[in-house]
Amino acid sequence: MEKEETLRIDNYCFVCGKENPKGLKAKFISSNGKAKAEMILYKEYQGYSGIIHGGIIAALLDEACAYAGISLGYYTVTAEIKIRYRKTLKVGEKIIIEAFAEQIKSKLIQAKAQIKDSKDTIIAEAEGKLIIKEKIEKS
Ligand SMILES: CCCCCCCCCC(=O)SCCNC(=O)CCNC(=O)[C@H](O)C(C)(C)COP(=O)(O)OP(=O)(O)OC[C@H]1O[C@@H](n2cnc3c(N)ncnc32)[C@H](O)[C@@H]1OP(=O)(O)O
Repeated sequence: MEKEETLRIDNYCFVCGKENPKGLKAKFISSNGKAKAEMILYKEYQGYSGIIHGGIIAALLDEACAYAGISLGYYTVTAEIKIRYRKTLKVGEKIIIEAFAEQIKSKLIQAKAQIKDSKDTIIAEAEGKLIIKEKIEKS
């Protein structure tokens, strides 16, 4: 039988990698199935003039779900993600990204994530299905 590839962390994640010069460098804190980050996105990440690209928003929501899963002790891959874009996100606006995850079955984690602005208005929200690839070994 083919051996499953393990997931490697090398700080080059497009969303959170500290070493990736082209990445978003989001800083998530996470514990007990919850993850949170705050950041501002600038013009480099826009689609239409002055409006952040939806793909970037999707990447942030996906990452938040993954960090919520990590806080449960697992590295996962995203099998599905459904995103609802409620308001446009303006360039230069402060946002808060939050996610909550729970283990549903042996390999399945379901997560929900939201991006809000500083007035607590929901900009976008997501529901993700994450498949557990490996347990995180405590060092
Ligand atoms: C510190 C650094 C942090 C970095 C965080 C980075 C986060 C990045 C997040 C990502 O972007 S991950 C990359 C994007 N995602 C992928 O590349 C995933 C590609 N797809 C796959 O690898 C496979 O399709 C997948 C592992 C998702 C599913 O493969 P299989 O369909 O072969 O599933 P498998 O046979 O392994 O089954 C595992 C279990 O999951 C279940 N499952 C699979 N897909 C499902 C689904 N969509 N919904 C519900 N359950 C699902 C499946 O039924 C089964 O349940 P049981 O164990 O109970 O039988």
